[in-house]
Amino acid sequence: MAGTGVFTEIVDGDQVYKYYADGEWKKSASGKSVSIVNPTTRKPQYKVQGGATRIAKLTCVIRFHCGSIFFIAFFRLVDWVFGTACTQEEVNKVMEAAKAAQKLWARTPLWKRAEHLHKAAAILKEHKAPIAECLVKEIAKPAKDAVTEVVRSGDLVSYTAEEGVRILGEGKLLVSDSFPGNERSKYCLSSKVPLGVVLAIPPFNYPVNLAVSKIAPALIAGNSLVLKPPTQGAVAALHMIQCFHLAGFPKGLISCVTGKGSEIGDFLTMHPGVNCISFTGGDTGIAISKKAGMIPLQMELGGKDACIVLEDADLDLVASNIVKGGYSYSGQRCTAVKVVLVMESVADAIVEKVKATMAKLSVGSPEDDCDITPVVSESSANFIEGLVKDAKEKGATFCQEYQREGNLIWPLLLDHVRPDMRIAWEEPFGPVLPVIRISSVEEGIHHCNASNFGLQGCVFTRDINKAILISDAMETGTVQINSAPARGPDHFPFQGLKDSGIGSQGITNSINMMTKIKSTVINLPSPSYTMG
Ligand SMILES: NC(=O)c1ccc[n+]([C@@H]2O[C@H](COP(=O)([O-])OP(=O)(O)OC[C@H]3O[C@@H](n4cnc5c(N)ncnc54)[C@H](O)[C@@H]3O)[C@@H](O)[C@H]2O)c1
Repeated sequence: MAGTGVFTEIVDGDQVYKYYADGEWKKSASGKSVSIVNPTTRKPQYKVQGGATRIAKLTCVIRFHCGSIFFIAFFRLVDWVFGTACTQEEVNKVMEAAKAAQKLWARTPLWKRAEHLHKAAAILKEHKAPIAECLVKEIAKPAKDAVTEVVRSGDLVSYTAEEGVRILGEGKLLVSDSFPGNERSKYCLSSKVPLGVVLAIPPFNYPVNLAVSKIAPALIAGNSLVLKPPTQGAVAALHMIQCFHLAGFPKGLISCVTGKGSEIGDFLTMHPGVNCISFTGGDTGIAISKKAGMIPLQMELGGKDACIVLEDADLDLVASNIVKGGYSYSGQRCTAVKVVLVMESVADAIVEKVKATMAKLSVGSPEDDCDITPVVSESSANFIEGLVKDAKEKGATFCQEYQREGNLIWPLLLDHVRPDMRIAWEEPFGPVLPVIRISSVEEGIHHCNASNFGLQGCVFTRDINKAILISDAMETGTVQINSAPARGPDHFPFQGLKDSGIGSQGITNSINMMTKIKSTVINLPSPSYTMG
């Protein structure tokens, strides 16, 4: 059970989950806590340590805009007098510890770093049940999927350890005489070295998996890691961090600070101690990338993944992929199918088949492992409802009746959607899927490319040549042929174009992204060509 057994030390007597710093579980001196509301019951489920106060936020904003020591000192004094903002100090301490621990960690042999990660992966998998329980209660993830997320995370950590040993164990040797005018008198040795302190910010929908996909590459590459989990999902993430703690990583190397992103986010992302930010989430990532300093950024943001269906497609395959791709975890996946662009001649058949498959989806609680569970928050449900109402007013055809109870929204397919409807472009992050009927493939590609997002897309056809041409024309980070978009397997490259992100994820790319190249040049007194 969550917060018991090996997890007892992560929660205090008042049932507030602690934050993790310097190898210990601590209570924030702010005395504040943030409630995590169970999306199903809509009642507070857990509490985590609170974030910075307004004054801390203001200090941070002033620090960014004015850079004035005077103002910082003034607001710190106000904080101290009124005893309000200590989280800022706690974050500062976390950053200092992370910096110190990283220096030693970078000198720890690669095989030993890998050993630690393998150990953490095994502990994580051993404790999948209590972590999955948190996912069910915090983000209403169906019970089986919650377990899968934890197991997949353990596998990702192990794979990253192995991949890191392989790719970081190799460097490059260059000789100078390939560039005009040079003799072979210089040898350049280059290898990959860590960046320093990596700040990881995952979203609510995969708070464990999208945290370890940042933590493991950072650590294997010799960085230290500060995690800021999403509020919904924070308790699952804290349990996951305890698994890393139990694996015996050095003190200060890994930290986890909680609090509302809107409150402590700026202070963290603009902190001078951070050398790299790996963020997954929505538009917040665009704002962060504008504010962050000159440090490497990995941004995995929203998507409006299009599913283009041609006349010759296997319609049963299309229907099952649309339902799986559009409605799994109630559509709250970055790679969910978010708009269907179907050729008019097969549109009626597809809509009928999708409706028939949707009718089999169970709707209810995550504990009962239902297919469709409540969306993460009331505000999220209200946003989805806004898109549905807009589509109704503008004449979309409702294939089912719109139903909502609290945060639970019944799966809905909207046919005859037109480009003037918000649902044609916006990411609902809920179980509502628009169908746009197209009269040519070009029209489908045009709609896909007119989106400000460019995460993934998919195309269904039996003609592989056409599929390749369409894939080349779609401005998205990945195109799936004859399958719904998906992140994974986790070693595949994963990236978004345009507002969907910068940089590329996937195990190998993440390890590389969290390193920089270091060269040493050996200058010989005379050119050296051949032996003998
Ligand atoms: N491309 C991908 O790989 C991928 C994967 C999963 C989810 N997503 C996207 O994530 C979104 C849903 O997740 P969400 O609602 O948790 O996203 P979000 O942007 O609201 O939050 C993401 C994270 O940012 C934190 N945060 C909020 N304000 C912050 C600030 N000012 N500074 C720093 N951090 C801050 C949040 O606490 C959370 O941890 C969707 O748009 C979805 O498409 C993308």
